Amino acid sequence: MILPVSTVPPPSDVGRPLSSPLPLRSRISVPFLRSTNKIQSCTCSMTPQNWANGLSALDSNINDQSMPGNFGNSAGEAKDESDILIECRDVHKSFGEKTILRGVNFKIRHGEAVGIIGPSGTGKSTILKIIAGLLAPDKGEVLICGKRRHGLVSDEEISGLRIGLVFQSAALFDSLTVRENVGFLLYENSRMPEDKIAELVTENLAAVGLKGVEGRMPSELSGGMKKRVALARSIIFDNTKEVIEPEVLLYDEPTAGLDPIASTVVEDLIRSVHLKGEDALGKPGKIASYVVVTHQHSTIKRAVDRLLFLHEGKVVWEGMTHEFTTSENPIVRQFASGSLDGPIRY
Ligand SMILES: Nc1ncnc2c1ncn2[C@@H]1O[C@H](COP(=O)(O)OP(=O)(O)OP(=O)(O)O)[C@@H](O)[C@H]1O
Repeated sequence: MILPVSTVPPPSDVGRPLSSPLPLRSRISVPFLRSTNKIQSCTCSMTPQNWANGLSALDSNINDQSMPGNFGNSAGEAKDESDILIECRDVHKSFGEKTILRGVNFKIRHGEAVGIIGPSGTGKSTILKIIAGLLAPDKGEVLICGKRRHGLVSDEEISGLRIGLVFQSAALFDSLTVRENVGFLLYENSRMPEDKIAELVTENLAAVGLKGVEGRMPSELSGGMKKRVALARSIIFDNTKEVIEPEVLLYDEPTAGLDPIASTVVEDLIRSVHLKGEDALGKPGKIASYVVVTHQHSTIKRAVDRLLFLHEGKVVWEGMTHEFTTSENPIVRQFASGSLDGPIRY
């Protein structure tokens, strides 16, 4: 079956009053933010890298570069390209007169946990939206499993990989219950019976540590719970399908606004739903890789292995998380120390 696009409603749809008494399937018709296109086999079939090894798992892929546009390998190292799930090539984006992205280049490989950091307003969320197909680049291209994305989320030519975007705000429908929010994609786009969807919702809520909240409204949840509900919504999938495509999840500031302990819970959940290819219930996970935009040090340390530093529209540094604080790159040093002196001007 061809599913259009994702579970996660865009911010403009959040809180839209849905007063009709019709069942959920017929009540809602909105765009989604998960690309779930026609199933073909994706060539990206590398074994996921060993999450348990944490920072050391990707040590061989260190880059601390001052020249933008030449990332991905250590000097002279020929690297296998078959595990690249997402590639941004020379991506440019302006809003009106304002140029935000000026040639962004990076690759996300199968099994990677990548963080995107950088000063506010530098285009981190914009690049996630471009990867998710919510925005089109003005110039350059996004390749999904080696195939160029030509259009936006409804692009049927991209296949074999689902891309989910989890919004900073959690972006739950205020007028739907937790069950309806989490099962949204399945109620709308699958042929699964409603009781099976409800079971799956309960399972996925349990996977993010939530029990007995299915009937609650979003307004009855704390900020951390909302983020966990959004996480459950992003990992649920129709397990009756013969072929389940792997998924890359894009998290936009998943821990923003949370207290340190709630942040730790979310950071560990982000890891655990991907860890060793299994979810928290021990079932095979389908999250191939994930990308996290964040400003929080704890999230950088706990939830990602490799970092991309975006500044003035380009990736100006990339390296392993543990290199971030020891990098000699002046931009990184200033950002890591929070100093007002340095190349970053506010
Ligand atoms: N749809 C839009 N229309 C006009 N301007 C936009 C749009 N989306 C983003 N911008 C502008 O583009 C710039 C980059 O926004 P973006 O949200 O990508 O930055 P960011 O790096 O994620 O910032 P922060 O760290 O503060 O969340 C900002 O100046 C923002 O106002």
